[in-house]
Amino acid sequence: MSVSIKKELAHFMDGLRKRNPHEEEFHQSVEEVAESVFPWYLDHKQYRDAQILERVTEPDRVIIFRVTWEMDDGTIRANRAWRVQFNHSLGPYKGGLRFDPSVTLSVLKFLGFEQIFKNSLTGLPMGGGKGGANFNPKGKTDREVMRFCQSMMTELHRHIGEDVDVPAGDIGVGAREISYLFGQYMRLENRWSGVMTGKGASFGGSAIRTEATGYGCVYFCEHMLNEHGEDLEGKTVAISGSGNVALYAAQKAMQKGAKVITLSDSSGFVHAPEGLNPEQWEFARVLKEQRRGRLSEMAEQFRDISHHTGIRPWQVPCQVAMPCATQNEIDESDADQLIRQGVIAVCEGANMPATVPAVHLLRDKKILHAPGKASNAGGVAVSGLEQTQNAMRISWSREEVDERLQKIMRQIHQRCVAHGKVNGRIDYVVGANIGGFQKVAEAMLAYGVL
Ligand SMILES: NC(=O)C1=CN([C@@H]2O[C@H](COP(=O)(O)OP(=O)(O)OC[C@H]3O[C@@H](n4cnc5c(N)ncnc54)[C@H](O)[C@@H]3O)[C@@H](O)[C@H]2O)C=CC1
Ligand SMILES: O=C(O)CCC(=O)C(=O)O
Repeated sequence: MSVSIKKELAHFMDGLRKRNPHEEEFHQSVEEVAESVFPWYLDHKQYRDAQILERVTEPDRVIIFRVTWEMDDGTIRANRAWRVQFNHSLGPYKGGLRFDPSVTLSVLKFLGFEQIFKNSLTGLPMGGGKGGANFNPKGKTDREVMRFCQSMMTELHRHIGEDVDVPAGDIGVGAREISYLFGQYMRLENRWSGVMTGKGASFGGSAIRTEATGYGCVYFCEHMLNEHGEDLEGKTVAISGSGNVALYAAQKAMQKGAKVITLSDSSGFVHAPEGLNPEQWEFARVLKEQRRGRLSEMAEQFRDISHHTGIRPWQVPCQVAMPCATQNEIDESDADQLIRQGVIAVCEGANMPATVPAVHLLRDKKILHAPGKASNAGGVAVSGLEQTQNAMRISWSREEVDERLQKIMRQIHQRCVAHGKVNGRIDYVVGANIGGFQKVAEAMLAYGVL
């Protein structure tokens, strides 16, 4: 990047930081996109004259509201909730809801911003949004979670709709929460509509939505490896997380013949040096999806699995790393350790799991690096297919949805390759950012000054 482009980029980022103080995660996500697209953006006078980058980094609107609810013992609690409707140039706002004590406006703005370009990459008509609350579902009873969800939807329902904004799940929001939220929407609006995705199969949910993000991540990883003369079969894969994305990434990687050697949760990681077997994977699934327990139980149950408290899995040598837990879970020293231990590919299941210095190090050392907005787009893609099925009042089979998911992941990979050629190699971060940004910019330009 030339000195003058670097100066303009620094000027743009300074302005963004001043307009959005104390929003570090949001700054980080914008910086990653801006440093990829800036040279291209400055080359396209029509976008620059229309101030597309300045406009796309400002959400259309942010809704902030209080959620008051009652615990089983009668204690009254109040949480804060948000819906960030970031950009609907390509379709209704679309993106998950996150329930976690760490949720802030900054976190939801970074997620909503990423979602714009991810959704664009899927090729489906979806804009970008995200929402959530600083509510911790861990340790709450089903009834407490139900009352929280009902109270949250009592406000949220005014702002969403199948052609307006279609929420789904994310961290802390799975099948149980979606069902409570969707039920309350129906009660308030007195009509059934595909206003949320990730619904149960018996009430409008799509086949494969549960598995889609993890499966899609593995499909993308396979394309990326194949493009570089490698294959997933026989590779050692370290996965972080043990939630929705991690579990199904692990399952698909195992089906493809890879050796999945780690899973993690917020208390530490489990190490299976010989690779998880299907019985151990099923134990992890029931433990996390149904019993909501701790991964350390796996080490108590299986002799060939060890548990390591309070540390991330990146110290274990692996050929492929799949961060599938949360943002900034790979910092520069983790990336350095992964590289020194022979990693050839990092494929992101989580959103923005690598810090900016870690991303730069992976790029400088020419490690294949699939950014989440490309490699984890399978989840929202199947959500888009759920919307289509709901609108058509039909439901496709598992095979049909999986086939469409595979096709979408192949096309996203092709788009990254087409836009990511830098100095004789494919930079997937650049490819995903330009590939996603271009369509949004074209639409915004076409709409005139809005
Ligand atoms: N669910 C979906 O369809 C999609 C999710 N994502 C992203 O994937 C990531 C995981 O989401 P889900 O699997 O849906 O959530 P989940 O709630 O099912 O699982 C989250 C996992 O991350 C772990 N985790 C959370 N915070 C952590 C921390 N601070 N340190 C270590 N581990 C931590 C949890 O223990 C759990 O295993 C998030 O970044 C999310 O934004 C991305 C695309 C779609
Ligand atoms: O399925 C969806 O609408 C949202 C998925 C999501 O939150 C994400 O892609 O990060």
